[in-house]
Amino acid sequence: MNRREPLGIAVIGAGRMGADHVRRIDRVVSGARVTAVVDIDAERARAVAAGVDGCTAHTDPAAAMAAPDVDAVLVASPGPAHEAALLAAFEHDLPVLCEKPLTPDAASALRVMEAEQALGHRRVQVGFMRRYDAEYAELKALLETGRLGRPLMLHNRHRNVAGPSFFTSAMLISDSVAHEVDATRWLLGHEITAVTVLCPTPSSGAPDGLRDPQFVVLETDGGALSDVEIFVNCGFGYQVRAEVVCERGTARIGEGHALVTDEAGHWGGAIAQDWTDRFAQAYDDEIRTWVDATRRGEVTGPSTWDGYAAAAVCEAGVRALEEGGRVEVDLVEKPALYR
Ligand SMILES: NC(=O)c1ccc[n+]([C@@H]2O[C@H](COP(=O)([O-])OP(=O)(O)OC[C@H]3O[C@@H](n4cnc5c(N)ncnc54)[C@H](O)[C@@H]3O)[C@@H](O)[C@H]2O)c1
Ligand SMILES: O[C@H]1[C@H](O)[C@@H](O)[C@H](O)[C@@H](O)[C@H]1O
Repeated sequence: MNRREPLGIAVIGAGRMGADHVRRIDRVVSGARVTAVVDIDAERARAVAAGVDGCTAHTDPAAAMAAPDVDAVLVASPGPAHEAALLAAFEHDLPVLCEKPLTPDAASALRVMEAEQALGHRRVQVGFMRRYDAEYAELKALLETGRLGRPLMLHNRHRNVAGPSFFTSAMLISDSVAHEVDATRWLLGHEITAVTVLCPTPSSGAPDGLRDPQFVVLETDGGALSDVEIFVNCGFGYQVRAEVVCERGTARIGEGHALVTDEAGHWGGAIAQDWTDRFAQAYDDEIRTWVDATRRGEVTGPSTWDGYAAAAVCEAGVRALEEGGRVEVDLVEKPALYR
């Protein structure tokens, strides 16, 4: 593409993430502008588009993508709507930043991957923003030096203050643990081969019937184990922590001790309350990197293969949750486009 003009972006889904990405493209990132905002809720699309000069509001993603001032698409609608948006973007051969999950299940992710292969080139970056977080990047760089030896275990903690009212027990895995699935694959460079899920008696802070928290164990083809505590109604804060145990040492991130005070007989600091706080810089860097790469005509970052692998692992995780026991992950052979 290699362009001087700002990249024209259509943002699909003007909810919490979509509106935040519109603000980011408009005010934080250079080299791009939001030319269209799409939401099935016309009023929401209008309200978000109204905040950006020259931006139009739409309810139909396909119509918005056909506009001549749209060069790229950012998908921030709910997961079940991603497949249709991605296939519409492919029809116009547009580059896409697709929020996680790529799609909610392996079969739909596979359809997207096949459609991208039919184009003959990569078009999609999946919104696994932890790869752009400074702490995660430092941890990965350390592991790559080999200083600590071979990674044996990765312990992850993922806590949200309160899950949305529509959250199901399966969504703790497909919507939330999806991040640790990607982080495990990316940090260790392994594929995940099997999933086991154990649940304690649910927290009294969780809505009736929701299995929250859950303990998820991921086995990898490199012989490592990665465990995830997912607790979406912990009530006290947003915490994402990881500790890698290697043969000669350990490394951990997400302690969140940026500012610690000693005061009136106590010491303490603040706990982030949600992802927009904890990962603010990561989202900025993710979108900036995507815009820069797209302007150069390149596609970088988490690929459709990564989105598909995460969907397949999460699907196995949901089966393990619902049926019990250890469920193996069944991945197709990695297509040449993603090697
Ligand atoms: N990377 C992260 O940390 C992170 C954080 C939160 C959400 N997300 C992801 O971002 C996406 C959006 O989440 P959210 O929290 O903003 O949800 P949200 O419910 O706040 O917003 C979704 C919006 O999409 C609209 N919508 C629904 N179906 C649509 C369709 N077919 N076409 C166009 N618009 C449609 C809804 O009306 C709503 O305005 C999800 O995929 C979610 O998993 C990622
Ligand atoms: O959609 C959100 C988002 O992906 C957050 O990063 C995660 O912490 C939440 O658990 C999930 O529900």
